[in-house]
Amino acid sequence: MHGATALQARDLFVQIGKQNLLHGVNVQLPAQQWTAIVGPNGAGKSTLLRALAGLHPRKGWQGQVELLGQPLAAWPVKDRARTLSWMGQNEAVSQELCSYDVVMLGRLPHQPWLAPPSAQDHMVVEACLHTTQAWDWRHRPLAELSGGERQRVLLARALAVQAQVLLMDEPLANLDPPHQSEWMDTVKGLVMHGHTVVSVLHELSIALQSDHMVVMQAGAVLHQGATHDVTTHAALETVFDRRIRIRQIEGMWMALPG
Ligand SMILES: Nc1ncnc2c1ncn2[C@@H]1O[C@H](COP(=O)(O)OP(=O)(O)OP(=O)(O)O)[C@@H](O)[C@H]1O
Repeated sequence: MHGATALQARDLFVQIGKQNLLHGVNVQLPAQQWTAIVGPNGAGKSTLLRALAGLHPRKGWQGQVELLGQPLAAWPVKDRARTLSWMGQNEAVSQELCSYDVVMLGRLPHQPWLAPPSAQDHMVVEACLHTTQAWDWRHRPLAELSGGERQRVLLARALAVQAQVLLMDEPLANLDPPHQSEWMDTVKGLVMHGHTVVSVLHELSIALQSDHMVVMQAGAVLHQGATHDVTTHAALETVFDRRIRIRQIEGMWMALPG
C-alpha cells in the first residue's frame, strides 16, 4: 500500500457568497503517512480540510475529491464514517454530555441502528481516553473542562472511530507542550500501524516532524512534497514572508524567528 494515495483533490474551487476560498487546488495526500497542512491565517487550510472531509455543502464548490481512490460521494455513508474520522476546530458538541459519552459518539459508525454500545465499543472508548490522558475526567461534562482537557476528549473521540484516515484541524490548540508531544507520538503510532493522518497545524516545529507537507497561501497550494525537502523549507519561509528560518537543531528541523 506504500506509495498509494489516501486523499486526492482535483481542481477544487470553493466559494462562499462572493468570496473565493480555494482557487483550483490539486493535492495528493499519501496513504500511511502524516501530512501537515500549513500556511498563514486565512490561507484556506481549514477550508481545504473540510472539503477533503466532504463537509462543504455541494453548492459552493467544484472539483473532485477521492478517498482511497473512490469519489467521496460514491461512498456509502456509514462506510465513509468508519473510514474517515474528523476532528474540527471549536466543534459543536453538547456541553452537557460527559466526556465518556462524547468519545462513545466516535463509535456510532460501528453500531447497528439504535443498538446499545457493545463490549468492544466500551473497550475502545476506554483505551482512547487513556491514550489522550483524559480518563480521569470521563464522568465530567465537556462544559466543565479547560480548553486543553476538552481538546483531549475530542481527540479521543476522533481516535475511537478507528478510521483508516484521520483529519484534524488544529489538534494542538490549547495543548501544553507535553501533550503536544504526546499527540505527535500518537500520530506516529497511528502511521506506523498503517493509518493516514492529515492535520492543519500552526505549530511549525511540530509540523516539520511530519512526512509530507502542503504549504498554502491565499486560497491556493504553493507547494506540496516531502517535509524534509529543501524546496518545502523554502516554500515555508516564503509564505511566512521570510520571518521564519528553518534550521536543524540536534537532528530536528525547527522553525526559528527570522
Ligand atoms: N463562512 C465563511 N464566509 C465567508 N468567508 C469565509 C468563511 N469561512 C472562511 N472564510 C474566509 O476564507 C478564507 C480561508 O479561511 P480558512 O478558515 O480556510 O483559513 P485558514 O488557513 O484555516 O486560517 P486560520 O489559520 O486563520 O485558521 C479566510 O479569508 C476566511 O475569512
